[in-house]
Amino acid sequence: MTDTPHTDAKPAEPQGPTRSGFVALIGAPNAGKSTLMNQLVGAKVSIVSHKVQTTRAIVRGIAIYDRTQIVFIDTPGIFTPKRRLDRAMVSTAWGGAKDGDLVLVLIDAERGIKGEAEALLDSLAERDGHKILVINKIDQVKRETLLALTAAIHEKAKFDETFMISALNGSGCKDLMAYLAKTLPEGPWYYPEDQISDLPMRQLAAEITREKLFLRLHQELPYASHVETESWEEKKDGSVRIEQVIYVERDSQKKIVLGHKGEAIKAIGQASRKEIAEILEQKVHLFLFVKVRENWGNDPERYREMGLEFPH
Ligand SMILES: Nc1nc2c(ncn2[C@@H]2O[C@H](COP(=O)(O)OP(=O)(O)OP(=O)(O)O)[C@@H](O)[C@H]2O)c(=O)[nH]1
Repeated sequence: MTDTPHTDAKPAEPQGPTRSGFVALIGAPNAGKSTLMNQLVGAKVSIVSHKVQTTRAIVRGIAIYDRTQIVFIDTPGIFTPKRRLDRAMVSTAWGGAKDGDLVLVLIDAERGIKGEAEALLDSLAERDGHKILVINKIDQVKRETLLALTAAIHEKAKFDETFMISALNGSGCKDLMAYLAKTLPEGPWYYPEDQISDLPMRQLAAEITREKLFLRLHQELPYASHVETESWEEKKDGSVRIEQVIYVERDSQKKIVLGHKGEAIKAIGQASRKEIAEILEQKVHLFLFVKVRENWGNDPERYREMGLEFPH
C-alpha cells in the first residue's frame, strides 16, 4: 500500500484480549461514506466521486486500532428508489446495516437533514441496535449551524454517541476510531492482520476503472455502465496482464467511452493502470474493451456479480 492511514492506526501489540466486529456505514448519497472509509482504513478501497450513487456493491474496509479489528461495511446510499437497480441498492444497504455490530449514520452537515437524510433518520428511529451519529463535512459549516443541526437530529432519533468530523481532512476521525475500537466486543479477528479489504482484487480493479470512467465522463455518460475484469494473468517477469470490459447499453454510449480517436478510453486506461499498479506494487498491463449489452439493468446475473439481491 502506498497510502498511510491518517488516523495513526497501528498494528496490534500482543497484549490483552483482541476485539473485533462490523461497522455498517449508512447515509444519504454523497454524505461521504466512501471518503470516511478511506480515511479510516487508510487505503483506497471504495469509490469516491462527486457523482451520486456510485457505490453499487458492499465494500468492506478493514482497520486495526490498538487490539481491535474493525470491519467496515460501506453500504450504497439510501435514497428514493426509482428503478430496479435503485431498489436493489436500498435493500442491500439495510441488509448491510443488519449485519453490523455497530451502525454508523453519516449526515452531511452542509446539506442538513432534508430529503433523504430525514427519511433515513425516521426509519432509523424504529431500529434497535447501537447507533452512532457522525456529522460530516464540519469544515464546511459554522459552529452555530452545527449545534442547531445536532439538536434537530436528536429530536428525530436516539443515538448512543455523536461525533463531528471531517472525513476529508481527518479532523475528529481518530476519536471516532478509538470509540469504535473500545466499543466492539471481545473476540478473535476475522481477517489476517495485513488485509485491508475482502474485495477480490479483480473486483477492486474493476471498481477503479469504473471510477476513472465516471471522473472523465460524468456529464456525458449515464450511470448505466458497468466494468468487469475478464482476465487476470500473472506474468513470469512479475507483471500482471489485466483485461477489462466496459459494458454500456447503447452504441452511442460506446462512442462516448471511446472518445475522439480513442482518446477517452486511453486516458481512462492510463489513470486506472497507474492506480492498480500502485495498489499491487507491481507492473500492470491493462487492456480495456467496450461492449454494448442492452438492458443489463434488468439482468439478474449482473446483480449477483455486484453483490446485490435481484428485486422482484
Ligand atoms: N468538504 C468536505 N467534503 C467532503 C467531506 N467528506 C466527503 N466529502 C466530499 O463529498 C463528496 C461525496 O463523498 P463520497 O465519499 O463519495 O460519498 P458517499 O456517501 O460514499 O456517496 P455514495 O457512494 O453516492 O453513496 C466527495 O466529493 C467528497 O470529497 C468532508 O469532510 N468535507
